[in-house]
Amino acid sequence: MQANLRHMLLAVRDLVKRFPGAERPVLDGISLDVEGGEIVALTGESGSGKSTLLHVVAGLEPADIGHVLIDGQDLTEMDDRGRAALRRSDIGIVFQQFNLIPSLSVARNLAFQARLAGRAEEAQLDALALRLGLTDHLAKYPEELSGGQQQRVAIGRAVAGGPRLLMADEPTGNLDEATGDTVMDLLVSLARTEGTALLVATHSQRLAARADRRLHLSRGRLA
Ligand SMILES: Nc1ncnc2c1ncn2[C@@H]1O[C@H](COP(=O)(O)OP(=O)(O)OP(=O)(O)O)[C@@H](O)[C@H]1O
Repeated sequence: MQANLRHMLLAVRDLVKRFPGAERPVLDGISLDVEGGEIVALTGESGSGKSTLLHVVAGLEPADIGHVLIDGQDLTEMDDRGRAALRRSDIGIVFQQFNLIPSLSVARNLAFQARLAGRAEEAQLDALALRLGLTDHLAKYPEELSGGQQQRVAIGRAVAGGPRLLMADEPTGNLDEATGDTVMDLLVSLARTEGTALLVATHSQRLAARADRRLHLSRGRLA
């Protein structure tokens, strides 16, 4: 890899991904860079490959060709263990469907993720809960929360480990506009104050307008 890629928090180079039986690759030579603290929106029609790109960047899905470097470490050259360790320490992901653990309270959902990343100090989790506006909900279970509150817990889980790269896949897709705005406010504020790079896949022009930069995915390519 070239030396000038090393300072990028996320550097994606020439990614190609084809699902078995598909006529053409869903990702067909994707390259992109995201710096720390930068907010990038990823738009594109339904089925254009936004989720696939996020999954490959997170190491949840293998690429056929290409490289994904997180803070200079090439995920595509690691084994499963290495990828999982990098994901725990450096990457946070927020999904449309919140993906909370239903049998755990809000406090335990947050602590679970922080513990995985080796960062489960109570004072830190209290500060995070305050920031998320969840202080009064810590003893509740996910099913007792509204959609917006659940998504705030999901964001808390994603950032509890102190990731360098935060990715969100349609984070406001299940929320009304006003609630979606507060969720995006939270993501933006976390990225700005923590210097976290934020990559958000969305259909929402409103949400995309909040980013520093937009990338549009179409026919496997970025524009
Ligand atoms: N595991 C899989 N196996 C086979 N094909 C898949 C798989 N996952 C996604 N695809 C296909 O890849 C294409 C891109 O899907 P993807 O979910 O990445 O798109 P998207 O842009 O995130 O869509 P949406 O906006 O609707 O969420 C689609 O044609 C989809 O059917």
